[in-house]
Amino acid sequence: MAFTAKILLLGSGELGREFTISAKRLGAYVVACDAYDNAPAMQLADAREVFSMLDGAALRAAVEKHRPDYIVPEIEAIRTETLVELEAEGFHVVPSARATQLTMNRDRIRDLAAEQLGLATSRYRYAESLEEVHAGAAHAGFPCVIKPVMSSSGKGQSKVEDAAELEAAWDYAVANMRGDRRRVIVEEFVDFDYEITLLTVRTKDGVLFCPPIGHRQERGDYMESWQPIAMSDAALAAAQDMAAKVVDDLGGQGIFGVEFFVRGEDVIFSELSPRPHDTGMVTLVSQNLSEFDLHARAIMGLPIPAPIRARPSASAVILADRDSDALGYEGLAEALGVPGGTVDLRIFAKPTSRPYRRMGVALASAGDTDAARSVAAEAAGKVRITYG
Ligand SMILES: Nc1ncnc2c1ncn2[C@@H]1O[C@H](COP(=O)(O)OP(=O)(O)OP(=O)(O)O)[C@@H](O)[C@H]1O
Ligand SMILES: NCC(=O)N[C@@H]1O[C@H](COP(=O)([O-])[O-])[C@@H](O)[C@H]1O
Ligand SMILES: [Mg+2]
Repeated sequence: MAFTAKILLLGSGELGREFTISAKRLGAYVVACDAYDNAPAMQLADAREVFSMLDGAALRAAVEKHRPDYIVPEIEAIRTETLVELEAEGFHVVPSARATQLTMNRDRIRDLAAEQLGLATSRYRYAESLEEVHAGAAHAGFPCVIKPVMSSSGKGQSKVEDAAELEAAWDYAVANMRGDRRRVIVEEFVDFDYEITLLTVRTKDGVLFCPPIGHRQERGDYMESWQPIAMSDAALAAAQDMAAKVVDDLGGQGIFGVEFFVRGEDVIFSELSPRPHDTGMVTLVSQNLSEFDLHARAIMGLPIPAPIRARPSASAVILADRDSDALGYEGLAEALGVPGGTVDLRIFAKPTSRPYRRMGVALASAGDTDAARSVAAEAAGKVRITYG
């Protein structure tokens, strides 16, 4: 078979599905991997492998079987020690094995950002017992946020108003953490004016930025995003400066979703993904090259025309509300017909649902971001999931 590059995708959800489309358009052969069969990206890829990304032996076996040009992580929870070994053996891990290792652990990326690079962050402390949680809260102050050091999409995260709630928050974090490190970050609750994702592309020729994306989260999970979000020149420059510092330290080529809180003129670094970001799905309609196209180009060393611009657009999520394995969708015509903007949909075709699982996203472009947000939200609301 003739192809431009062979990619092993570790994680095959909605972000991997769109990345697979972008990579295949450039002639790549994509092997999609995830812990369950028929995952969104597998449905479009050239080949699939079903195994837990946390299983180092299975991960190594898949790499040795396919011998990819690029190993592209799509989720956070991966046996990253195996990626470090594979990189040392000459395999190319995107953006770098170290980046995947540091960002999988909140404490490691926070230590890098706050202590080594001197970026502004919230006040924080780590805790490995209820006693340490109390000490951490005394340092961070109330309200504070408690999160497992290993988790994503808000899992195990809670906001704590006073000392009486700390035990429940610790128990909740431990019960919902991923991996085997009973460790949490206790951090100051930032009463931000808004929060952003700054998509930052590290290419072989330097660092490029997408216009900033605003987003709104519930339960620590994203509900809607919009681009561009208005920011002062000074705040944007501060965010770009911090993002460049952290991606240059992490190294490699690809897109990063760098998350910041903005309060007045203060820009506070939160965390980052060394891969496309869920809030960045808006770029599927806002930018001429989406975050997935940019990731594919950066990885493959292909040119990216600058500057990257965005027309006012928004995304709104479509969530399931129960467990089911007999899913259907209704209301697509109504959703696509919402007036006031140009609407598009992405239905991820996940084989099963659970409460709050993200099953699709509505995308809209309009005259301004407020209009795009309301069109996207209305369109998302028109899609009805049927549960068989
Ligand atoms: N210290 C904080 N102060 C205020 N809000 C916070 C704080 N930490 C987290 N949040 C809120 O919770 C959201 C999720 O937090 P965070 O990004 O740290 O979690 P996550 O589980 O890694 O999520 P994801 O993997 O989806 O990015 C943030 O986008 C923000 O809205
Ligand atoms: N915030 C990270 C994120 O959005 N990741 C995206 O969600 C998928 C998992 O979804 P699932 O939990 O429904 O399987 C991942 O595979 C990735 O595409
Ligand atoms: Mg986040």
